[in-house]
Amino acid sequence: MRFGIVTFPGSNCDQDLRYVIEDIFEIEIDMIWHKEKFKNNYDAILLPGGFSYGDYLRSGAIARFSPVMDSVIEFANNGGTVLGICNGFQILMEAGLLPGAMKVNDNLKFVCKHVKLQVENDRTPFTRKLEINQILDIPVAHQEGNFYIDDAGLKELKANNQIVLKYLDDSENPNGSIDNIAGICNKKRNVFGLMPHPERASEEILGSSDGKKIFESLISYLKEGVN
Ligand SMILES: NC(=O)CC[C@H](N)C(=O)O
Repeated sequence: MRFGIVTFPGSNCDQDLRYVIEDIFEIEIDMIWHKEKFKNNYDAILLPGGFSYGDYLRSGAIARFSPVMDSVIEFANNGGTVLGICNGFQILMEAGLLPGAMKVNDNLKFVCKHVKLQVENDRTPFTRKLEINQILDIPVAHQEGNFYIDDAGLKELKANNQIVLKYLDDSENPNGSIDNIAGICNKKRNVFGLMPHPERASEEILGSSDGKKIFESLISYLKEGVN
């Protein structure tokens, strides 16, 4: 099994993600520089958190045009599993692989803290080792994490069961996201983006290992091939 982790100028969680995938799960990885294109020979492509292009214009709006994104889009369209964490999620939305957009947090501040999440859909490649309504403790760290989608889009997300993770309640919602949405998938379920950082909660020494279950889900899906 081999994963690709894409690094953009300004990514800052790529090495944390590499550590979890390579050192904890012992899965081979390639670090893919954003100027490269890749062939469809990966089991999963991961887009890490960070401040690609300094978050100029809007988070992810410039990274979306990096050459590697042609390969990411092709990979996703061919059914490849793609995980976007925080800035990675922002880039996936800008690239049109996930619906919606991010606004600046409603308190206009960068927020960095542990939050409680609730699993809304456990039938995805990224959550199959979790249970519906399970509560997770995973940190967030962002300034543009206020997920927005119009009424029609929200209805569609709900109708297709694309809301995968929610902040547990309004008091756990760190940014003002509509409907407390913390993570969504595409209709086909092979692309998943979330604002919390599972790679920062993959060992007990970090205060929580709940994030590890996201990677365990993905790896088990790739081995077993069913949701
Ligand atoms: N850790 C991250 O990926 C968050 C950074 C992100 N660009 C922001 O909204 O602030």
